[in-house]
Amino acid sequence: MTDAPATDSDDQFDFEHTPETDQSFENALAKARDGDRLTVADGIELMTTGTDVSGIDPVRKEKVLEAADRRRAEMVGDDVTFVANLNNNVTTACNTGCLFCNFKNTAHQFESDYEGEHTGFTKTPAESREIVEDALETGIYEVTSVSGLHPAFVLNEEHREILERYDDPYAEVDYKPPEAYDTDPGTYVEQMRAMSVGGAHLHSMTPEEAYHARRGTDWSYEDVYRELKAAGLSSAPGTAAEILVPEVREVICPGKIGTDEWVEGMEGAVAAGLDVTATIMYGHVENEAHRVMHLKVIRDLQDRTGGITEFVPLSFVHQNTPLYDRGLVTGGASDDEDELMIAVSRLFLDNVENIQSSWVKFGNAKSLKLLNCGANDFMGTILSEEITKRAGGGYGEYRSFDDYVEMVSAIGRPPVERSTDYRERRRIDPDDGPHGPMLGPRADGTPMLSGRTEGTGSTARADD
Ligand SMILES: C[S@@+](CC[C@H](N)C(=O)[O-])C[C@H]1O[C@@H](n2cnc3c(N)ncnc32)[C@H](O)[C@@H]1O
Ligand SMILES: Nc1c(NC[C@H](O)[C@H](O)[C@H](O)CO)[nH]c(=O)[nH]c1=O
Ligand SMILES: N[C@@H](Cc1ccc(O)cc1)C(=O)O
Ligand code: SF4
Repeated sequence: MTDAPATDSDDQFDFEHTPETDQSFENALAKARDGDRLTVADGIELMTTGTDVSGIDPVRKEKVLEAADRRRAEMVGDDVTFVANLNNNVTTACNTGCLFCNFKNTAHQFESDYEGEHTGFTKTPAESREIVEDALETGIYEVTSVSGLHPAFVLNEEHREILERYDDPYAEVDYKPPEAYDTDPGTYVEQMRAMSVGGAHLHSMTPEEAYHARRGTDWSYEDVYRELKAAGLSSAPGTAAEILVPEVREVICPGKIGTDEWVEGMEGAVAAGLDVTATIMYGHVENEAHRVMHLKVIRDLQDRTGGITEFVPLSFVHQNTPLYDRGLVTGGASDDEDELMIAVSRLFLDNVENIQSSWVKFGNAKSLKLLNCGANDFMGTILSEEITKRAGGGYGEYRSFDDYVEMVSAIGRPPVERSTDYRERRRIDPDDGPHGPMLGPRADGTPMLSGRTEGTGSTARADD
């Protein structure tokens, strides 16, 4: 497969699921406009702008976008929300080997006796705490943390003892003691305690990380998330979802948990009393049928739990990834595909209020356009970014409140600061600048930092 030419993905991968339906585009559009619950066939008709035509029909596409924009207005109004947050990812060490990911470094590179160079990092709990403490001074109130599955990472000391009892822990449960590494990431519980300092809302522990935090045990996801919650976790990010269809996961992330286990992890988080988000990572080998099947998994999960606060379409960043290097893809999603992904998410997910437009993945121009295609949330200030940057994306790693207010006002919509759970909101008067966060424990409206970084990929952040 590695040597296969980068041709049409359906020919190359011989997928069982293909975008073919008995539905017509016009019927699907009528249902969408009426607010009827859509079937997977309806969704495929909208996502493809009709399976009776090849390629995207521009007029039909506008009809889908317009229906989604209207639905957005009915469901959540015109407000465009965003959060003052910091990304603090703990480690890039990971042996899972997802083919779309260049965030990770294989874990042996972090071992004390490794002699080569690498560009990755691991932070101790004390280092995480210091980074969060510093960021709290800027007014942020959310810390998002997603990490590689470092072999020394365990839930707590009890977990470590269980893993150490295996005959060959590295081979059987991907565990190696911290002594083997240059830097000890501590336990997940220690990292949670470190990062939930000063009243920060800690958004961390994807289902894949929760899987790592219970590997080699018979603990339930609910119990693991309860323990993490007791240590300071407030909500869980629904990444690791990628495409929740087994035949796609087999190609792009064969080492990852399966669809059912991802769902089980999310249900465990909600059962433990945590809010969750959900994502899709699209624009690689999958087709439109897979995208809509994924939306169905998310809608069913939300029907059962009600715990999903937002849905985030993450457009695949291809440049530095194994999928691209090996010729399994020739690029990422087109503009049409990005617009339709957002719009059909809004129309299909009738039970998820917030659809996020990610400026990291799309850049300013397109992420603004997507706020008119069904999205209503505009992500966060993040202050630091490694996943997209290491994959070759160049849209920077910071948006100030002034940037946000200027961009959102430019499309005639009200800018609104929100809390992670969307329960607290503050409308911002665009004329009353300069602008800064107000909802955080140490936020008083002072601007956070200044300087646009789009296009530079730089971390330059001069103080205001
Ligand atoms: C890098 S992982 C970190 C957390 C954890 N290791 C996991 O897999 O859940 C977080 C998410 O980043 C996204 N991601 C990774 N590489 C990407 C890429 N090249 N383009 C877009 N999204 C990517 C994937 O959706 C992935 O689940
Ligand atoms: N879409 C991306 C996000 N989204 C997460 C938000 O920043 C925020 O944490 C969430 O909405 C909870 O409040 N984060 C990234 O780092 N990169 C993205 O592309
Ligand atoms: N960190 C993820 C994005 C993400 C994080 C948290 C979320 O709740 C949602 C999405 C990425 O950059 O790909
Ligand atoms: S997506 Fe997550 S699990 Fe997969 S290789 Fe990257 S860091 Fe590891």
